[in-house]
Amino acid sequence: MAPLLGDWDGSTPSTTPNGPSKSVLYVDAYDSFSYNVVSMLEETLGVKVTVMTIDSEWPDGNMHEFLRHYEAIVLGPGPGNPNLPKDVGIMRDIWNLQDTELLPIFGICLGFQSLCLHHGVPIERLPYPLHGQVHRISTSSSDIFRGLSDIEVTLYHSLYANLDALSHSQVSSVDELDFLAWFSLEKDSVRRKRIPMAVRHRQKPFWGVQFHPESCKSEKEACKQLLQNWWAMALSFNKIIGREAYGALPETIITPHDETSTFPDIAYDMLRWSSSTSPASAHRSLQRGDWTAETISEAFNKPGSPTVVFQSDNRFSIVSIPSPGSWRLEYSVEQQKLTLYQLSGDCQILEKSLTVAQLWDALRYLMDMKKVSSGSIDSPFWGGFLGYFSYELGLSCLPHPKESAQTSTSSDPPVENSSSGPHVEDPPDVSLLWCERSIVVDNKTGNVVAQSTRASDEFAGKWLDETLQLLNGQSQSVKSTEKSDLEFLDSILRRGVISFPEEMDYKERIAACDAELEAGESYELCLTAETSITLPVPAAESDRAVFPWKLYRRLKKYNPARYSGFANLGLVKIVSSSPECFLDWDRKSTLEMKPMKGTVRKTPDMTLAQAKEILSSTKEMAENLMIADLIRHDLYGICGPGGVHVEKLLAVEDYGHVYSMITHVKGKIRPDQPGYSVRHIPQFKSTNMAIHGLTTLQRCLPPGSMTGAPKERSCMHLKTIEGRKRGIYSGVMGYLDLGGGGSFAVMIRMAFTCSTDQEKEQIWRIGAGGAITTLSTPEGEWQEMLTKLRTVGNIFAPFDSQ
Ligand SMILES: C=C(O[C@@H]1C=C(C(=O)O)C=C[C@H]1O)C(=O)O
Ligand SMILES: NC(=O)CC[C@H](N)C(=O)O
Repeated sequence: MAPLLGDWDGSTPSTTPNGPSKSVLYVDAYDSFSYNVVSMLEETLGVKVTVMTIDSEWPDGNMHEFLRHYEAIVLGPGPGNPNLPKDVGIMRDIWNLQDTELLPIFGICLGFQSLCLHHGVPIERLPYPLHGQVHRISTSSSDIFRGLSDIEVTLYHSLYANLDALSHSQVSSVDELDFLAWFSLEKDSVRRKRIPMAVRHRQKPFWGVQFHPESCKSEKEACKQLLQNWWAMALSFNKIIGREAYGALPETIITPHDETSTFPDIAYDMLRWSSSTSPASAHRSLQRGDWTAETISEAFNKPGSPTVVFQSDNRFSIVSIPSPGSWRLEYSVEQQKLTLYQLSGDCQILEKSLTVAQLWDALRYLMDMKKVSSGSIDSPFWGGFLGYFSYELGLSCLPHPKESAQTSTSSDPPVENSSSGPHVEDPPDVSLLWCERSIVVDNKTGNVVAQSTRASDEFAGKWLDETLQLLNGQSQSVKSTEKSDLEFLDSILRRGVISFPEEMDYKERIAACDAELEAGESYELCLTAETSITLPVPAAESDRAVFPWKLYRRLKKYNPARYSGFANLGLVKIVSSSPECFLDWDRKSTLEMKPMKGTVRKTPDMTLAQAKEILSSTKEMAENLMIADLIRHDLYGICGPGGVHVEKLLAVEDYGHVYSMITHVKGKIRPDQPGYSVRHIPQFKSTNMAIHGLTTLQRCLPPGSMTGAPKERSCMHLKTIEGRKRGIYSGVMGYLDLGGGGSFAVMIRMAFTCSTDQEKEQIWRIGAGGAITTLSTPEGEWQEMLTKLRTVGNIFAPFDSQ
């Protein structure tokens, strides 16, 4: 049969001086790489893309009419299996278009598999999954591969189009397909298997690729060429049949999730409670002398009082200082309740029912209304919030927050949801302290800035002068207290009862993760387990109050870390030695994310060079690459095409007790060019970076390095496999600066407690884990979890037992 398709006729420019003239529909299967594809399409082809999620309804129930708006469709990658209708959703409708309704289609990975399946090719499991692996594939050098022979691409699949499994009856429909690229998979030391990597339909304008052209490790220029080749053929098809698209609808994203929420009244109460916060931050500077952030906190914060100390990227330590205008907030996802606590005067408490979306709206409103426009140029924080967001808060921000984990197609039974440790109280999901006064130490220059947004603090002889005077004196930290601190801590720790994760149990959970990876449900799962330490509560009130702080000081000494922190917020105490940046943003336009993945324990014989060698294995590189691509997607969702840049990819660095692999991705906020996940948020037009920072948190939590990819599906499975709430572990801690900036660390290598039973015992919880990929070994992962656990767990061992 003569092909209907035209041949390459040179590329037709799609962008006019007035912007993109052509439009493409992208069908999003809730993958964590979707916005990488969309951005690549917009950047490479100069087209306008509409994103439609697989569970959407066709507008007006009329697919054909709707598709007339578009030049072509791209079917994206995603978790799951194309044999399951729910995993491909509306992709299935598209294959049933009548011949007169045809338009060009390009499937990527899941989209490719869906195309093959519809034409009779069984989609089955690979002998072993290929997630995050970079391989050379051979091509036909024709059609979409014109000018491209072998290319190196990233693979993210565990299923494949098995041409060998075709029955006789299927062969004729498969005849309509022409396979254009192959990967030779090693089955064992002698046998190899050819896996189809690209396809085109002989009569219809359908193409597909099994690999991920948008991955940052796929050959960039070759993949751009591939898309351009496809686009030229797609336009040529439309021209030949005289098909003219109407142009995209105004909606840029079509999804069943309605995010509209009414503005919460409590935002006005928050504003009222912040009335003493002025739009200027007055400040005084001095050189730190003997002072450290810790001794400053001891001098200004009474033991047990609401306090946060947070160090950002090894550079700035921010210490909250109480003021008559201090208040704090707590939010519970389960109860959908916000509680405000005034910390001085008549100590009012206000409670309000609030959805998670309303909470973000309230925070954005307050940060915008209380914007501070001047302050010390040497300080990244002028006033605002210090505190944390939990992992479960992050889960509640995902598109399907209520859905519980679905069982996979795998035959393995889900792991029993047993929690062997003691019963623990859930901490609030958000806890933030409103700070008008703070002291910031620049650990690099030694500069100390005392600052306040309370207008009266600047008057002669008032708080700023008093503070300067105090700081100009000697630091009160005296070395001789170290010994008594040690004895004090040990007297409590000696009576501690530790509950470790069970090795067998952890390894069973690893097997459960493997089953999901093999089923195509996830590409990587960050499995974690909890260790808890039950400690007696000191009898004296003063000892009770000071214990968490002294524990923090011990941790800070034992495991100094770039993003360490301490928080005492209501019942919650946090001691953190986090090495990992989740999100930092400045006051102008830059967002930065630095996911870590790949960890090697530091021992006397482990050098950085050796660690680099270990971490350059396919397993470790794949682990990090998957998260690097996920973070790019998260940031493209905010910053849009052209707005994201990978600064560092898979770099190995020294982090004290471990070597880690890190990737550094930067994004630029351009209010006139928002990314897909924020286009409908009206505040996105704002020039206030505090708004963009909050929106980025809302869209990008929980941290991808703690979930795996694709994020949402992986979280659902982890919920079943882990069978517990992670709480503050895997969440983020940091500050929201009224000047516009912000900095948040991933909550790892930390311990927290939320004990209501203050009189009897305190239960400290430490999470630890690691990314499970198809190349993981149960023993290796168990050891990796223990390595991470030790970085903080060791401070709970009495010193005399070490
Ligand atoms: C899960 C933890 O760490 C995460 C997992 C890492 C890994 O798999 O190598 C590295 C850093 C973190 O993103 C932990 O510390 O508990
Ligand atoms: N990246 C993808 O689209 C993966 C498709 C499918 N879930 C697989 O694992 O094979």
